[in-house]
Parts: sequence; C-alpha cells; structure tokens
Amino acid sequence: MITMKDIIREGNPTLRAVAKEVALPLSDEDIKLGEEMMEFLHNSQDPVKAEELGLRGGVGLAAPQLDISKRIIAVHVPNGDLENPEPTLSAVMYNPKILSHSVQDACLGEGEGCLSVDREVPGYVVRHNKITLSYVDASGVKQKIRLKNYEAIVVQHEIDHLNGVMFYDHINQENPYALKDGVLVIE
Ligand SMILES: CC(C)(C)[C@H](NC(=O)Nc1cc(F)cc(F)c1)C(=O)N(CC(=O)NO)CC1CCCC1
Ligand SMILES: [Zn+2]
Repeated sequence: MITMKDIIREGNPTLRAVAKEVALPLSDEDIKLGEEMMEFLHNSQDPVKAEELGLRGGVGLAAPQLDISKRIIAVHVPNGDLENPEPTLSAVMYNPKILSHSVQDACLGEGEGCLSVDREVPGYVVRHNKITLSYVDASGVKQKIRLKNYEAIVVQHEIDHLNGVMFYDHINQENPYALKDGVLVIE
C-alpha cells in the first residue's frame, strides 16, 4: 500500500524527467500500479485512514512521484457537495494526452500545492480552462473526454509531472499574483 514515504520530494531528479509511455496491452504490473495509486487517493481522502496512515488529502498522483518514470496518473476528485458521494472525476489514465484546449485560461484562487513539495509556494498557476484529453483506461480501452475548471486543472497538474514540470514553474516570478486579462480565477 502506498503511503507518504513512497512519494519522492523535490530534488529527486525523477521529478524533472520526461516519463516513458506504457506499453500496450497494459501489463499486470502497470494495472496493479494504477490500482495502488487510486487506493492511495481513496485512503488519503478517508479521514480515519488518512489520520491512521499520516496521509495528505490527495486529489491526484503521477507515477513519477513514486520514482516510477511511466506515463500513468490517477485522479479522484470528490464532489464538492459532501452529501453526494459520487466523485466528479475518478480515473487511472495511461498515456494521457491533451489533444486540444480552450483559448480561455484559468487558475485556482488558492494557488496550488503538491504532494512532492513540502512547502508553500504562493502564486497563481495559470492553466487551460478546458481540455480535450485522450488516454487508455485500466481496461485497456482508449478514452477521449472533455474536462473543464477544477477537474481540468487537476489533470493538467498531473500530466505536468509526466513531463518533469512542477506547478511553481508556471508562477510569475516578478509578481506571483499577476494575471493577464480574461484568466478565470476558480475559487
Ligand atoms: C498537494 C495537495 C494539497 C495534497 C493537493 N490537494 C488539494 O489541493 N486539495 C484536495 C485534497 C483532497 F483530498 C480532495 C480535494 F478535492 C482537494 C493534491 O492532492 N494535489 C495533487 C498532487 O500534488 N499531485 O501531484 C495538488 C493539487 C493542486 C492542483 C491540482 C492538484
Ligand atoms: Zn503534484
């Protein structure tokens, strides 16, 4: 079972490497890895298990964060409405690829953090508001989906990890809260 000790932190060169595509058909090993990544996200969002295991509440995870330089990500975005247990997005994605994106940009009003970064880095992380994404799912089926707002931000953050990009690479050094006209701030 994955816990925080398995997650590498900034300074580890794997976080700056470009990860390799996974071979198809998916190997049992890659399928098992995806399941473990999703299990980590579930555990990290369960107050009892997160407390027991000392987990930070995670909404996404990329294989390079486990020192495995493969193009695999897991995302599990809970529904904002705590009454509704249905996540708005829950998937293990193999070889995810952004096919197209909106002209409209967006950022989280709170900025971003990262499971691999043990410090606050303030500032707006400007990303695409909407993306069209292809990936192979855990059953080996090719999927093509459209995402927007928070779900799109999470997936872009995770795909960045597959390309050796950290969220703070996107922050304006001169003025971390500088915003061009028209960027949507997502609260
Ligand atoms: C770094 C951390 C603060 C733990 C961040 N969580 C988060 O932003 N809030 C959160 C936590 C939940 F459990 C459920 C929920 F809907 C929201 C996160 O998981 N990531 C994932 C990551 O580090 N992947 O590599 C960072 C987010 C910043 C923007 C998108 C992902
Ligand atoms: Zn991250």
